[in-house]
Amino acid sequence: MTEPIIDVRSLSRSFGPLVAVRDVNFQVHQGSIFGLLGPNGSGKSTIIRMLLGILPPSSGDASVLGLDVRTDAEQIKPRVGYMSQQFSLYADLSVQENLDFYARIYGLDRGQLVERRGAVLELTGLSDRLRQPAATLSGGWKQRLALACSLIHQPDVLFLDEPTAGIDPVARRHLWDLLFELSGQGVTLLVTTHYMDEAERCSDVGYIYQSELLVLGKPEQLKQLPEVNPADSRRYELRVPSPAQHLAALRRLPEVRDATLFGETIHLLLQQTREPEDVLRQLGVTASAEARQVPASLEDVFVTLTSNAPKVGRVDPDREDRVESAEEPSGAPPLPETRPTRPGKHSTWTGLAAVLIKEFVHIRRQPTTLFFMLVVPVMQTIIFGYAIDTQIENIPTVVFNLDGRQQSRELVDALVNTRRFRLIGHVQSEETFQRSMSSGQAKVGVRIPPDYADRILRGEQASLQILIDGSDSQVATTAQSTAKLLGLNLSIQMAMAKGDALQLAPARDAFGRGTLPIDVRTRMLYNPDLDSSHFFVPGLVGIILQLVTLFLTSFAVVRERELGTLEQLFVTPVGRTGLLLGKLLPYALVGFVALLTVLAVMIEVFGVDIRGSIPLLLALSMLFMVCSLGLGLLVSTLAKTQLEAVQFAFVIMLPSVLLSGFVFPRSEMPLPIYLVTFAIPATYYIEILRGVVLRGADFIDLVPWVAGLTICGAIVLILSVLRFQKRLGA
Ligand SMILES: Nc1ncnc2c1ncn2[C@@H]1O[C@H](COP(=O)(O)OP(=O)(O)OP(=O)(O)O)[C@@H](O)[C@H]1O
Repeated sequence: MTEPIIDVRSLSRSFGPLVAVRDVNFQVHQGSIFGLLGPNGSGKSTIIRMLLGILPPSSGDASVLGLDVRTDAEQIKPRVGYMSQQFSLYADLSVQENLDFYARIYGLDRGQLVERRGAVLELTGLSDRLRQPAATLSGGWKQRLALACSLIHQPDVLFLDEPTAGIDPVARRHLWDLLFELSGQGVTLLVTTHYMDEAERCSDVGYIYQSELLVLGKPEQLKQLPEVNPADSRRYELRVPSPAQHLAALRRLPEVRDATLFGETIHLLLQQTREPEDVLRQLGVTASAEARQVPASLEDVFVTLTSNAPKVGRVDPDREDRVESAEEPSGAPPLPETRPTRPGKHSTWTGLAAVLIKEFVHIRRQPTTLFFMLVVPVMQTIIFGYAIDTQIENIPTVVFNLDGRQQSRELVDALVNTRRFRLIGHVQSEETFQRSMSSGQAKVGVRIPPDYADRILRGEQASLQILIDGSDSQVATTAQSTAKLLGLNLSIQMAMAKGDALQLAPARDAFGRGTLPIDVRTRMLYNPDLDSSHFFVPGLVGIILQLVTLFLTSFAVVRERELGTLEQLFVTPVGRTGLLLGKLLPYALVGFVALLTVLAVMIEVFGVDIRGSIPLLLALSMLFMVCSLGLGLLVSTLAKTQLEAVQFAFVIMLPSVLLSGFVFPRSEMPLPIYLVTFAIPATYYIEILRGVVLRGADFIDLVPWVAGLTICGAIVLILSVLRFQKRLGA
């Protein structure tokens, strides 16, 4: 006998305390169809994933095509095909696009692609549906497409995980016809199924129950097992009216070894000393009942073994009456050393072009992605650029002027002229004055005492009361400092008018007039009008760029994980670098276009010109984008669902907005938080943006920020690439 194509030896896999597969042994030879049966959760898919090299075994060994699943997984992948349990092809891609994608992933050149595509289309009968999006295919056709994709590279071994689940009997039969055809061509198949009729068609069957392989052998041999056919019993099929009603009564009879419902009939295992007619008589259904002796079916085998499982345990492979494992079918042609279309060498870059093309098709097919990447950033820049204004002006102010003379009116004018206060009205009573403050209508209340003008005129100090609503601390501080400054200025003016006439004025100007001794002259650089949009909009560019790239990248990967297509990709020879770059580059490109658009909005809508070098800004923006894409990738390695991805992305976005210096000055933060800001990539990029855009900073000015961003980017990228394994998590 030749070497087995699949060789499983004491294979086990645990997930924490749960043992999903326990000490499983079996062999599959070339050209056979090996059926792995068992109830839900018994460990079938886990076995397949270990054999595909995408899930490391906890213990034991397994080889496929003579290659070790632990160490040679990447050599196994080009030679096997996999049809996973759920439909895991790209729904928005057409039949042809799906096929071409997998062909490219497996490294088929143009000629091989056309040839193989023709062959699998003919085999699966999909030729008429080439342009149909996969999403719109019916269940049976989807399964055919999945089969076609798994065969495009002409694999030697095909793993099919419940390929016929949820499809109608005719489609099931067609699919099985295809499997027989493949088996006839020498392809080795491992199929999991719940259907007994499918099990009957397999050349060999293994029954797995509660993670253990209970029995293994050819269907006909299994039906002869002594456990299934005790020497002192016979098996009958009883046809009785309302069989379900009699089942419990039958099982209570001492001579009945087993009774199971089979559709409209009951399968009865009866002591051979008793006749079925006796039993029927006991049930009182002799008139309309029929009984005939039948051989055990596969279902009988599995029902019996399952019910005996705690006693029987796993069938000992060394037992004398053990059923031999799958033998090599005589008719199968020998496997050629190298299949004609087998692609050449697979490198870490393999599949880059295929993934790139696919991602661009996804982006093109999903207008929401383009909307999110190109239109939303523009809207956000405009809305936030206008909305975030730190200059506090027009604070609603109410005046209770108990004096009313010219001096008091001049004082109110001076207040309004600062532009910080907006007069919303004069009140005439203390009650209305208090009410306008307590209702929140006015944030500032000015009470001018009745003797204000008298005191000024008499040269006495006049008091003025200004009430400020402290609930908004920023508004309150502005109102307070403006009011105090105004009082000081007015006092100095009055004092200087009097000081001018004195012999000894504090100081005199060039014209000999009395003035203040020190004249402080300030000049605003870079933003002379102190326009807050000049400060915020460049920072906004950074925040929006991160938002777009982080969310879309993490979603692009997590969505594939949720759909099952990532598992499908892991099974192909696509290189890790090829897969990563293929996923990231399209989003980097669209992110770059988004950056250019947002910069254009900054210049055109907000009039913020770029004073420094635009090429330098773009180059450093790309550095930041690498970092942001890396963060997206990191999120995708942490999140299993799209919801989790959103949550992780927010965890990253919030500090980027609040602690990066975008809104609040970092220098004002407490020391521990200030130190944390150095771990946020956006901190560096916002400094770079403000430097280049507002101050015209050159590379030398920016070296510390560029260094910080480079270090952050390298750490994020290394972490995410290390975490992004081409296999399933534990
Ligand atoms: N990644 C995982 N983490 C934790 N538990 C897992 C994981 N994968 C599988 N399991 C558990 O291992 C057991 C076997 O699962 P498996 O998918 O292999 O069963 P199955 O026989 O293929 O079932 P079904 O027919 O329903 O697909 C189940 O209890 C399942 O919950």
